Amino acid sequence: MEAIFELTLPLFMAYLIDSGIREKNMSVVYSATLYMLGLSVLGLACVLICQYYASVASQGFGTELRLAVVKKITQFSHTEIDEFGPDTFLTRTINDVNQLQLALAMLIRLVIRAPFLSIGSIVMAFTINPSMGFIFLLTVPIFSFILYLLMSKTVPKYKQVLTTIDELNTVTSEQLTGVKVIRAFGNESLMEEKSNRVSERLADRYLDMTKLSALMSPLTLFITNIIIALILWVGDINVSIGNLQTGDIVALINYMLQLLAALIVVANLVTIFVRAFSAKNRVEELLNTTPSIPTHKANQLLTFQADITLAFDQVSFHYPDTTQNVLQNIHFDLKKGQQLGIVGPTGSGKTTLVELIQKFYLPSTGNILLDNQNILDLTTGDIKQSIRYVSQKSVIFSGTIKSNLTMGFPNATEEECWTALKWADCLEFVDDLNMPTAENGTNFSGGQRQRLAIARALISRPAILILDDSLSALDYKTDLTIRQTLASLTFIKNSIIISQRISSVKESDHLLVLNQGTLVAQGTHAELMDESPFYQQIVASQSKEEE
Ligand SMILES: Nc1ncnc2c1ncn2[C@@H]1O[C@H](COP(=O)(O)OP(=O)(O)OP(=O)(O)O)[C@@H](O)[C@H]1O
Repeated sequence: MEAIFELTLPLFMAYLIDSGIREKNMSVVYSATLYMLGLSVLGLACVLICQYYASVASQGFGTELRLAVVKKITQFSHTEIDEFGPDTFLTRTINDVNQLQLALAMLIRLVIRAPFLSIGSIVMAFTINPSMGFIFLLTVPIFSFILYLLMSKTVPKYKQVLTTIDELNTVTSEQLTGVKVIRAFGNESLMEEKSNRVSERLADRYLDMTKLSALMSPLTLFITNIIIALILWVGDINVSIGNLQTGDIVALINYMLQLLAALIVVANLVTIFVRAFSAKNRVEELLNTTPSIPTHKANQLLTFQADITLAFDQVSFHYPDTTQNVLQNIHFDLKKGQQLGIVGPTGSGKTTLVELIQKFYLPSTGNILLDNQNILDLTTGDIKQSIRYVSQKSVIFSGTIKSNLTMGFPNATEEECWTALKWADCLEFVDDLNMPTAENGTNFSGGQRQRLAIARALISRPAILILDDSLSALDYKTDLTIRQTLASLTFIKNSIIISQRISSVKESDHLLVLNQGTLVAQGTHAELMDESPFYQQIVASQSKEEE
């Protein structure tokens, strides 16, 4: 509608000039002016309506797409998270979805309007004067050729820009999360340099791309002026032989301006769609990736009736991006009621082992049995219901103590929250469940964060509790108190404790000693002290440190 009104205006303009101003007929001048004003107001109303619905639709689309992307990311297993990397998730969720959202808004707003105006202007020019129509027709291929030249150069450059945005995200998020460490090491200038290098690379690539697209405006202006000169020249001849009137020339210039404006819009649309196409490929790649370990709701509640709760049968594992095994032929059984301790030097594979129990990754060879069932036959939901994992880094989210505690157990009552806090020895620093928690839990100390993370794991009364070096920031007394409490909780069938401190695991019923991915010894502390020189060495080195 808007385009139709726009195309009609120059005709009224010609009528106003030729029949009104030149003939000194004021009633024509008034009526033509009124018609033009009316058409403009109607056009404006159409613009507003179209703009409004384009915004509603594109914002809605963007929101839904962003949700779909985020949902997909949360379904990924650790393999896909490692493969993509968190920074590209950020660019795809924000930058790429924004590009697609913009493209949709433009699609609704301009994709019909711009070509309609272009074709309409040419048709109107033909109706006024056929020779003029041919000048209009000539404009399109010239303009398209320039557009093609520019596009063929800028599209590959835009892909480079996107990759550099990923890099910038990596550097920025690394620096923001590690800001305190950077400051503590006086490393600011080095980090600044690193960030500047990527920012400059991004700026260069952007400039490289925009330098070419910036040619668009001056080139268009140049063509416009030449064509207007041509219209005036051919128009002058036609007016002198009586084929055209002055008002027609004004209308033709108006149509030419409309045609060029529409062609520029088409050019911008092409740029936006080319960018959106790259964004679409990246978002689609993410949405089309099938999680290697699908997340499914719980099918069954593991009852742990059998004597053996957990068994590793000759399990070896290498990470998807490498071929070297980080765990080699691991074989052990864990009986119901036993506490398992895992010790070993850093990088020996302790975390990897407990990640395999939770099906974060699948073993490369061998089998893992949980409650007598191969974990391949269990859903991620079944496993999550029975196992709670407190990772090395205690992740606390912004919100309140309560929102953190109940995030994996939404139906928990206040009483259950307080009980879990008591078990994890949190009562000395929590006196209100609505106490705010800052992003990353920065308003709590490292030890407090660890205790909150333990409380969060305990609230759902898991059958198996895994603490991955989660007592490391606690003093010996608190460490002992929490371990004693855990031992008294009857719902825990097994607890698995990874620790660098022998004192935290030596009372375990069974101990695994790992070194470079191999299970070098297993047994009780007393057995290992008798039989394992490697374990004796660890104990000896820690005793010296403690002394
Ligand atoms: N996502 C990953 N991709 C590739 N290799 C990894 C990945 N995570 C860990 N590794 C490698 O696997 C090996 C075992 O790592 P793991 O984190 O299991 O050791 P760890 O014994 O828990 O160490 P620490 O005591 O320092 O936490 C290391 O050599 C590590 O470099």
